[in-house]
Amino acid sequence: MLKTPAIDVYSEIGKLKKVLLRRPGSEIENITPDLMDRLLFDDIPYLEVARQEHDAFAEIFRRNDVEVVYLEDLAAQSIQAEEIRALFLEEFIAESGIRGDMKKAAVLDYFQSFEDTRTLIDKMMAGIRKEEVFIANPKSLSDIMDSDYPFLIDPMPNLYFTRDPFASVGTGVTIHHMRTVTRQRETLFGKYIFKYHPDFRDSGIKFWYDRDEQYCIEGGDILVLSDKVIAIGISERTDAAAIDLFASRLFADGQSFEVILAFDIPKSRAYMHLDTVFTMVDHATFTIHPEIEGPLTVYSIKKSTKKGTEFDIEKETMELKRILERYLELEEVTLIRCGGKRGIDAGREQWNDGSNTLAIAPGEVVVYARNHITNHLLEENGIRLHVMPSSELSRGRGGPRCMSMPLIRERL
Ligand SMILES: NC(=[NH2+])NCCC[C@H](N)C(=O)O
Repeated sequence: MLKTPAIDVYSEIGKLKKVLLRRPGSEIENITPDLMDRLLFDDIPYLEVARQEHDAFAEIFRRNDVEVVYLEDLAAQSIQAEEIRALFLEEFIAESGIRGDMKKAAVLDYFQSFEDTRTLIDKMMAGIRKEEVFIANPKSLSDIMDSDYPFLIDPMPNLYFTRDPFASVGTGVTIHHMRTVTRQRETLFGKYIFKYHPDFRDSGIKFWYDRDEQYCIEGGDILVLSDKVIAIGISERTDAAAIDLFASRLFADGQSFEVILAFDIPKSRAYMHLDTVFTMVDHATFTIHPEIEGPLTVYSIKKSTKKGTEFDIEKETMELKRILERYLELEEVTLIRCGGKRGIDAGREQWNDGSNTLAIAPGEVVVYARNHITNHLLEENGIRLHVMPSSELSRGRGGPRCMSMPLIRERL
C-alpha cells in the first residue's frame, strides 16, 4: 500500500484531512500597550475567551473529520532527544534578543529546569518576564541599561496564525523568512518540526524555502489554487525576489505546478497578505476585497521554454476574473465582493478578516460570525458556512485562514 505523504496540498479547497493549529497561550497575556505595535496586535485579546473561540474553531474541524494537530505538541515531540533539545535551546536563545552572556546563561538554566518538554515549549512561546528569572543585583552594565524593559524574552503572540511562518505546497513545505523581527523567531519551531518530528523526519518532504534565505515571504501570501497554479502576493510581507527563488525550486523539482500568478497588492497593514483580500471558496468561486481590484496587477511566471532564461514572465492585461478563468481553465469564475458594494461595510469587514475564509471542502468554508454582510453574500452564492465566534481572536488581525495551516487535503 502506498504511504500517505506527510504533506499533501494541491489546492485551497480539497477536503481538508489534517490541519496544524496553535491554541493561544500565555503569550497573549504578555502583550502590553507599549508593545502592541511591535507585536502586530491592535488590542489585547481576553485570553480565556480567545481560547474558547479557538476551541470552537478546532471543534469545527473535528466534527468534519479533520485531524487537528497543535504546533505546541509537535514542537514538544520534535525535541525529545536530548541533543536536539540542546541545539534547539541554543538557537532559540541566540535569536531571542537577549543582550548579555550572563542573562543568556540564566535563561538557559531556567529552560533546562523544565522537565516536561511540552511545558518548556509553552514557556518559550509565552516569553519570559524579568521577575521569573531572578537575577540578583545587576551584575553587568547591560542589566542596568535594560532595566525598564519588562521581558528577558519577548512573547510570540502571533503564533496562533499558523498559516504564516511556513506553508504546505504540494508534497513540500516552505519555511519562511518573516518580514518582522517579532515573527522571525516563530519559524524556528517549524524548522525543528519538519526536520526532526517522527511524522516528517523520514517522510521525504521537500523544502522549497528556508528561514535563512535573504528575501522575505510569508504563508498568508501563498495560495495553492490548483495542482497547476499557485497565487502569491507581492505584499507588505513578501518580496518579489523570494517568489523568484521559490518558483525556480518548485519548477526544477518537476512538481505538477506550471504557473505562479504573482499578485501585486497594495503594501499596507490592512492588506498585509494576499489572503486578507482574496481567498478561494469553491472550484470557480473566490472572495475578494473590492478595494484591491483597481490597483491590482498580476504577473504570470512560467518555466521558460527558451534557452538561457529561467522564466517566462508576463504582465497580465486582462481583468482578474478572466485571468483566473484562463489559468484555472474554468468557464465562469465568480468573485464575491466582501462587504458587498458599500465601502463602509467592505472596509470594516475586511479589517476583521471577512475575506479571510478557510475552505474545508469545495464550497464549504469557516468564517468569523462578525462579518455578517460577507457571510450573507457567501450563502447567497451557495457556499456552506461553518461560523465561528470572533470577538477576541480577530484583535490579532487574522481570520480562519490565517489561523490554520493545512498539512493534507484530498486531491481534487
Ligand atoms: N495570513 C494572515 N493574513 N495572517 C495574519 C497575521 C496577523 C498578525 N498579527 C501579523 O500581523 O502578522
